[in-house]
Amino acid sequence: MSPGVLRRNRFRSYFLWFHLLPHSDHILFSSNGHAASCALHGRIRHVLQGSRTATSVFQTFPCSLQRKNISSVVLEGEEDPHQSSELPLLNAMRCVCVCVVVLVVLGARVNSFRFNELIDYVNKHQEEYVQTLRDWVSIESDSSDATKRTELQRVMGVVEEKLRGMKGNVDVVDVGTQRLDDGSIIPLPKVVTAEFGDDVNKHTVCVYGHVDIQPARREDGWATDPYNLTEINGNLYGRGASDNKGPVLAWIHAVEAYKALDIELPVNVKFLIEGMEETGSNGLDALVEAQKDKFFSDVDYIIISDCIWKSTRPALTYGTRGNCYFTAQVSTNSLLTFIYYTLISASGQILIPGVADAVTNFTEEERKIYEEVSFDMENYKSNIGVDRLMYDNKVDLLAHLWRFPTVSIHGIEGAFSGPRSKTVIPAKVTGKFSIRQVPNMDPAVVEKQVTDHLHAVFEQRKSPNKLTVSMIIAAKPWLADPKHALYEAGKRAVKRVFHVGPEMIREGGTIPIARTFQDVTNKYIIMLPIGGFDDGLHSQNEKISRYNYIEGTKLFIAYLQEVSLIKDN
Ligand SMILES: CC(C)C[C@H](NC(=O)CN)C(=O)O
Repeated sequence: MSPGVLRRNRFRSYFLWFHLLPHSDHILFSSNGHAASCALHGRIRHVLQGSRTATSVFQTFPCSLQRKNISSVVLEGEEDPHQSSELPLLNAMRCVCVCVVVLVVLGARVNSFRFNELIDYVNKHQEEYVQTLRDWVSIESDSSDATKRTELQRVMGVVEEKLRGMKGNVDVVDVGTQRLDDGSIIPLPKVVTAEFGDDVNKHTVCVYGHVDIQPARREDGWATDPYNLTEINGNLYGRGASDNKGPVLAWIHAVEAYKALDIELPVNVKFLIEGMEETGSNGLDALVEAQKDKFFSDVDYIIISDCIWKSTRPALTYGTRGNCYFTAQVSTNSLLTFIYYTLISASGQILIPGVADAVTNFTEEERKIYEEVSFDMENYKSNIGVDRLMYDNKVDLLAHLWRFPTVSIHGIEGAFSGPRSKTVIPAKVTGKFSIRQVPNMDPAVVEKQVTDHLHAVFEQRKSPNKLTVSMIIAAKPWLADPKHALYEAGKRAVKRVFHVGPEMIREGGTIPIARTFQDVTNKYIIMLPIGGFDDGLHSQNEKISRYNYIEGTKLFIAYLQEVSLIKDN
């Protein structure tokens, strides 16, 4: 290799180095000879002997340097004998280039140099973070239970107060009312928005989350009081701990850490926190539509952390299924049982004509992607408390969780369900079931297929009773391009905090507003989960681990920095 080529390689490697090691406190360069040494934190010193080039130093050390929180890197060495005849002009040019690079790095990444301070701050405040989660979990903000509406309003007030305390530009948005089954009308919980920073030279992200919860009763099998956050073996048990109060708080704490340390936020951050997600985000579609040219006008990206990893490895989520939720009202229990039997076969095949027609073929390429996911079937079985699964291999199971529709029977309302035997005859019973939606399925079409099917099978019974079918939730599926810069930023942030790359996963559940965000605002969305695979969302003993909650906060801190580095298209 001629000295000229070698020199060019070195300069290219400097750029590589800056990219790989953007979070040191100082990066200093002296000469760039063949022998080079790195001084790490002034404590560890590694000297490369012989004919190693600067390039090989860069390639050897990036990860270990990052892990050791380097405060300085010094490259020094002897001059290459071949270079002694170089023209002074070339040397001067080299110096200028190095200075320019150093100045650019120091200037553009000044915030990132304080990453370690932010991390220390989070570590020092973790007890406070757990206590705040405890306070939030203690509020029974069940959006499905109208009798709990004041609690729901209360939790929204707590969110508002927290964001105001951080000096955000906070707004409380009225999203109207809700008509209950008995015809009465109650107010929907107000949506809280907040804005931190309005620098037009920065990207703007909008963090979406919810603080309503699924119902939970101790007698349903909880080992602890669901509304008293209880720590056992590093896990914080309580309803909403993972879905979604913990992740919402982790985002708030991430922003709060920047502000407390007086570190400029690398991007403008907006929050949109709602209280009706668990019943289909009532009122939120209209808010997004009304705000698309206002609140959302300067938003570049929307971030949702309302999902979980698939294993112990961190993940980025690039798809969720939608949900069509139905009620079927009849006057006797047996009619409802009959209807339920006509929805799905024992082997999981949907029996409603046409429903699965729009589903795309499961390709070999997809199959290979699913094979890569580190999902443990045994763990999964023990988590959900079963001995056998409907699919006995990982790929088919994941495919049926992520990319095929499924029917779920949720319950029967009105039938006698109390203890002891009674032969009471109910005036009406309402069956509740839902069909998860996957790409290409259209809820309007599904609504017709389900309604037609139910009326046709009901007709066969020649019953004098009446059947009423209603679709009460129509949430479309959402699918992102996992190669988008937003995901690349996510991969870098995960690596920085967890020292391992994320796996790319989809979610079997539904985030009703995700598709609306995409269709109405045209903004790009990422789902960045921090919940563990075994958090037990919607189930008994829901939890988030202290590790995921605290390291998740750090992930969000890192992610804001990584998003700031995304180049405009
Ligand atoms: C439409 C459903 C009620 C939404 C619900 N989503 C979540 O719980 C996400 N936190 C679901 O059952 O998937």
